[in-house]
Amino acid sequence: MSAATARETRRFETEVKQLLHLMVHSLYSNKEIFLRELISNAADAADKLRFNALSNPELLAGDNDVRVRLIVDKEAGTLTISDNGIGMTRDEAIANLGTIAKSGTAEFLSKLSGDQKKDAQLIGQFGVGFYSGFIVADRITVRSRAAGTKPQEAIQWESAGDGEFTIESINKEERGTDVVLHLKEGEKAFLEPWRLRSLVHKYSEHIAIPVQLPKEDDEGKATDEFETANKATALWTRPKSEISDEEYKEFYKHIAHDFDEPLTWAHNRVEGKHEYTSLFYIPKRAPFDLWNRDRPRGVKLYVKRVFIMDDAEQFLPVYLRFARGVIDSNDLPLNVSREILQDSSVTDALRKQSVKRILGMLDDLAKDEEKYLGFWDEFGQVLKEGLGEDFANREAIAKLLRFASTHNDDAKQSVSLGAYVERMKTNQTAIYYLSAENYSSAKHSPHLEVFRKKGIEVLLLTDRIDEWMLSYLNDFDGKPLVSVTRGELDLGALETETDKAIQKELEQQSAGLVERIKNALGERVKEVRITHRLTDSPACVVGEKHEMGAHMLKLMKQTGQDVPEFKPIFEINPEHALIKRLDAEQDEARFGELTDVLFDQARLAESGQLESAGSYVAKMNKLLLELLAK
Ligand SMILES: Nc1ncnc2c1ncn2[C@@H]1O[C@H](COP(=O)(O)OP(=O)(O)OP(=O)(O)O)[C@@H](O)[C@H]1O
Repeated sequence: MSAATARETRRFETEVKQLLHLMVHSLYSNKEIFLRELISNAADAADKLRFNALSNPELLAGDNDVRVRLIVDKEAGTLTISDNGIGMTRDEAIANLGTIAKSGTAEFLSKLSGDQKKDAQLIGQFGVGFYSGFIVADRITVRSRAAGTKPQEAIQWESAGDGEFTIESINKEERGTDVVLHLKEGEKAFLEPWRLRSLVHKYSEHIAIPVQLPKEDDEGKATDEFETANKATALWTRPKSEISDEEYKEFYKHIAHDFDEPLTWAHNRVEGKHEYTSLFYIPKRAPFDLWNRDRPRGVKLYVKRVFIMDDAEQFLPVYLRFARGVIDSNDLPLNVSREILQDSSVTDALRKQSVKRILGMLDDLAKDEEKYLGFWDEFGQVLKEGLGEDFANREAIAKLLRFASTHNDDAKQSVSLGAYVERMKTNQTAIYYLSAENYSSAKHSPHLEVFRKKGIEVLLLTDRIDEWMLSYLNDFDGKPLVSVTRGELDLGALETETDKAIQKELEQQSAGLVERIKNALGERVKEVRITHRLTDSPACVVGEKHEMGAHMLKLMKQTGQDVPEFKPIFEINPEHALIKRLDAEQDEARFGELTDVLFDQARLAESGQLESAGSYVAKMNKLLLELLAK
């Protein structure tokens, strides 16, 4: 026996073992989805064959009608999902059915809790697939012959899902793949044709390939003939008015291999300069590898109903990588490749319209606040990337943003810029925001004091991407976005003449104190001045108007970048008891120490860290001791 025909036993990759275990245990209450998954794989294999046959018609070898068949053997207790699609070679079977190609899988699996309910949700983020067969089968045999190879080059893969699989060469007359499920004792109901028929209706009605079951004779016995059990018209080719929500949802699960329903979808047929149909979906939950910017993404591309490729990323920008769906173009050539797509004016036009369509769909979704906030929690941070990536749609994206805000006084990001603008005070001209490391430091920032006093809303920005995003978002609806921690606070017309007069007077009265503090802090500050923003705190630090905030600098430092030294402006509140006490201090050494402590505290409140926490603690302790000694 040659090496190629020998039966070989191999171990699964550790990740496969874990995934298998998880799948079997957590999806048990939804076990019938295995059929959708295996039929989806068979349909994909048929699509791939049809596509490859465009350039190499010999692959079809006269057998042009691709289909999937469900074959039951009650005696053997097997259900076979048989396709005449592209098939797999030995190497492909080993790679596809023995390893998981998604990067980050190990990390994802390590997050699982062991709680089956929770994990069943998480598996939806991963995508269900071939291994779901093991939910109902205690052994799976895959027989496959790749299109264009000889019958004796076929292979048989077999596993009991326990950590090992065997692979050997066999003879297979027909091209394509048979997945034979040896059903577990309790799962024999899947051998009933009526049950299979109803599952095909439920799950696979509108995939583009016929799913066939044996015809039954008058006595209900299976014959050798097959009949098609589903409609087998690609869903997107049917008129919208005839498609039910249920059908849209099932189709999504089929294309996305998702276990959850989609959040929303948009189906459009476009005629005119470009003729195409698009059907886009927004998933309910983010996939586990959403942050891997290299993960496969994009839509399934069809040209005149013929499948061309999965993950056609040319039609969607990276920041819309969460959208799934189908584009079926009448304008592109059938032999279109990724390279041609790259430079095609049709791609450009379709991409532009697709982006508009998806942003429009999100805008519609936003009318249902609860649903939209669900979307925002999962994908909001990705959408923010769009402000930098897609200048043309900046406004549409800005409308979709949601923030935490002093108006709601909770950490939930639920306030839109539109809602903020509507609530703006009569004389308010700017949209105020504060960016900080987390919600708690934002909420307690002394910079908010004057805004609270005057009842002016401030947006609280705490996502890592926010500072970057703000460099692309200068205004909204004609109102500038203004940081409350940078530059001289100018509340414009929100301040009354009396406010201004009081400020002026305070400035004059405190000139001496400001000078003393400046001397005490020396090079550590850029400037010392009287504050306009504090009511309850003694002091705070601020940055220059166009300078990066302390928070941004900290983030840059964490990523190992060279950052300019941040020399803050120190603002004091002369009406605060501590500042009054400081002003009265005659002993210059002690004045210096007190100033240091106030300055360090202000920095702490700003960025949560100090250059020398040790020296701050030592000074604090000294003060405490003095206090206690009195
Ligand atoms: N019937 C089939 N014919 C040909 N190849 C198949 C068939 N079933 C599975 N495969 C191959 O095995 C691979 C793994 O299948 P599996 O269902 O586990 O994952 P997937 O479909 O790639 O991903 P996911 O289900 O997570 O979206 C497929 O990508 C495909 O290459």
